[in-house]
Amino acid sequence: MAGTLVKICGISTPQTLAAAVQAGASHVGFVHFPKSPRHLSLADAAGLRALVPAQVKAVLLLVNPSPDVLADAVREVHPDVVQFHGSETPDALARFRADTGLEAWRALAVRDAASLADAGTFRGAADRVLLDAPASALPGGNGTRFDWSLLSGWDAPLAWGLAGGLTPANVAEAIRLTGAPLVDTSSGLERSPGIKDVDKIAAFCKATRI
Ligand SMILES: O=C(O)c1ccccc1N[C@@H]1O[C@H](COP(=O)(O)O)[C@@H](O)[C@H]1O
Repeated sequence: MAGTLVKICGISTPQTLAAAVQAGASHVGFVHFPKSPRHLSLADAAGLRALVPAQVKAVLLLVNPSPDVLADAVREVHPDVVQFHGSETPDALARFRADTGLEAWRALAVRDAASLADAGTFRGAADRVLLDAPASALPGGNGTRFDWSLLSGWDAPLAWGLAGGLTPANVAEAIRLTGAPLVDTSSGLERSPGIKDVDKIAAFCKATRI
């Protein structure tokens, strides 16, 4: 769909960052979660963040950060958006937004139709919910998708995005079926865990322009 926003997550090098920007990504994501193959220290995330041009938003992904980690991350990396990918509460997100003025996104695991009802609890607290497959080895970034047909007729209570198992081969179908205003991908663009492939980044962004 024209105007679909595209987030490329798990960027770890200047080359793959440049590829995402060149391909027209609206958002690039940096992961600060030590168990992930995409984990970056805050210093490394800050170094890459400094290379993000103004027209692209920098997203920092955290999982249930302690108050200290969250404060350090915001101070060092200066993200435009923090993507909370754990079990953070609506209250915690609302506090974060009030304290920092930054955008707060919250990942939501979609298991069944009832899961979607949780999105409403983030209205007024988060700027966007990211609908993702349920956690397996990691809380996200597992390359698995949920049943997109669950979104048929869903009346989104706030801005949202689709994540989980998106690849250059399936993203156009995902957009057609769900009408997602933003698509978010990570492991589907890798050539090995944690290493993005510049050709897959380009192919993914191209495939979103349907
Ligand atoms: O990418 C990770 O390593 C990661 C770790 C912990 C939480 C979330 C993570 N990634 C996010 O998960 C979704 C789906 O990723 P994928 O496309 O299925 O690999 C996406 O929002 C990633 O940013």
